[in-house]
This record gives sequence, structure tokens and C-alpha cells, in this order.
Amino acid sequence: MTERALRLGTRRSKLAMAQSGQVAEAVQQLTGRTVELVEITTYGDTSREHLAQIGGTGVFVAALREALARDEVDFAVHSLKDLPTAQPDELTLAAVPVREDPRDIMVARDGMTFPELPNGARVGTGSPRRMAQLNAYARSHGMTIETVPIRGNIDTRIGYVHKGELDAVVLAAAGLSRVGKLDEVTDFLSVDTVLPAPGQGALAIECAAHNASLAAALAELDDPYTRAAVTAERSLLAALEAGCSAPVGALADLLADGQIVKEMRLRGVVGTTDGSTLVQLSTTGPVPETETQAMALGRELAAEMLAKGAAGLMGERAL
Ligand SMILES: NCc1[nH]cc(CCC(=O)O)c1CC(=O)O
Repeated sequence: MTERALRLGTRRSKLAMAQSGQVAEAVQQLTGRTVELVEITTYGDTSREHLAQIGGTGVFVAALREALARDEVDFAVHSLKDLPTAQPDELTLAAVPVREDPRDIMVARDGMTFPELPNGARVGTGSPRRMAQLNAYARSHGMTIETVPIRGNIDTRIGYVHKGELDAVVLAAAGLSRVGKLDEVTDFLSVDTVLPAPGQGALAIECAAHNASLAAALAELDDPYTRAAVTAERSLLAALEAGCSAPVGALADLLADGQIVKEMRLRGVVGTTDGSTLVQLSTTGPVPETETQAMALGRELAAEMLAKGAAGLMGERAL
């Protein structure tokens, strides 16, 4: 008797289909079972409102989670940065695969890099985190730029530049990589200039908590270092009590001495969207071996950032 196909719930966007397709392939290899994609339309895909107004990127995740809860699908793939920091008891984060390039990138007209943009350049991004850091860089380098709130899928955003409506847009490298459009990039933004969103570039593979055998199979795709890094980043975000649309950047990476991994470093930033104030700190600690240790690293940095006034910078819910 053959087992029935595994149902992978996915959004319909090009990016979601690309990342779900890649995971489907890996799960099929791993389990020998057919994986079928089940398309689910989310409110975030149909609404024209700005994301921050409809409750942030959590809207993309909610419909997939409801399909899991109703047993309409067996597992789902999310962009980890879109996951709310609280993990529901009835769902298991079965795997966090190896992370892609976590950086943000710029697509600008005429192949320009960020520092090459002319004064008054209009830069599209709907993310308060990107706005805060782009504006802070501009201020400290004597540039004037205007950040313009935009949303939409990858093609729509890049389209603003191709159609001449904006001078540049900022997107995640990972998204472009997954849909095969890295050749559009005109500048890879250093994480010293723009620290990415917590979890950026990583995927989350989720299934129902009661489905222990599937969770165990999916766990083969887990990368413990990526999981530790994103756990620390999300713990920072949670401890700052910031939502997914707050101007918070975080990135954990490994510090190595030659081939030997020594420590994990966690960097964090929070700022006002106009870039006039940024609180930017980092901490290092032993490479976390448990979820508890990874979370402690995030909480430790959050406490230091709060002591430096981070809370006062997060009141804004503005775009
Ligand atoms: N905010 C939407 C979103 N969620 C995940 C990605 C792709 C990158 C990733 O998986 O981290 C994007 C697009 C972007 O920020 O450019």
C-alpha cells in the first residue's frame, strides 16, 4: 500500500511558490512520498491596504496556520521573518533550513549603488526598519533621500524602478534569489549599513504538533546554527516588545577562529523612521546549544538596548 501524498500549504505568490516548491522537492527526496502543493489565498495577498495598517506581515501566515489547524494541509513553509514571535502550542516549528543571504539589496536605476544615488532620490520601501537605517546612513553621509512607502510583490516593487516612478527600491536578497532575479540587484547593502529583519533569509517549516512522525521527518531539514541564530534574533524582537512591522533589525552570526567556531554574535538596531536616532548594539556569547540559551542571548541584548532608550523609538506605528 502506498501512503497518500503530503499536502504542502502555500500562498500563490511567485516567491511563496518558489520556496514551497524547493522545500517540496527536499521533503519528497527525504520521505519518498509525493508532495502536492495546496494553494491558499491570504488576506495579505488580496488587500490593497498598507501592511502596517492590516496588522503587519502576520496576515500572510495566519491563513496557512488556519489550514494546518483544520487539517486541510500537512505542513506549511513560511518566510521566517513573517512569523509572529509567539509560537502557538498546537503547531511545531519542525525545521529551519540553512539560511540564504540575509542582506537587503537595492535595485536602482542606471545600475547605481546606494551611495551613488543623487540628492533627492526617491527610495521605495514599506519597511520602517529599512527607512530608519537608510535615512540614518543618508544623514551621516550628507545625502538627502526621500523614502516612499510601497508594497506589492517583488515584480511590482522592481517595476517602480523600471517604469521610472522611483529611483530605487530595497528588497531582501533572499526573495530575489528564490525567484531567480538576483541579476536585478545594483547594490548588496552591507549589514553595517542596513541590518536585516530578524529571521530574514530563513524559512520556517511548520506542521501540527500532534503529527510527531511528520515533524521528525521534517526535522532532517533543520540547520541547528540557523535555528539558533534566528531564535536569538526573534527573542530580541520579542523582548523589545516590538511587532513585526517595528523598526527593528537583528542578525546573529558565528564568529570563527580559522575553522573553529568560537562564539555567536548578535547585532541589533532600532530607530526612528527618519533616521535621526538609532540605537545599535551587539553582544557575543557561547554558541547556543539549546533554545533557552539562544533566547537568553536575545533577551540580554534587548535589555542593553532598552537601557539605551530603545523603547522610546518604537512608539511609531507609522510606515
Ligand atoms: N516582507 C515580505 C517578505 N517576506 C519574506 C521576504 C523574502 C525574504 C526572506 O525570506 O527573508 C519578503 C520580501 C522582502 O522583504 O523583500
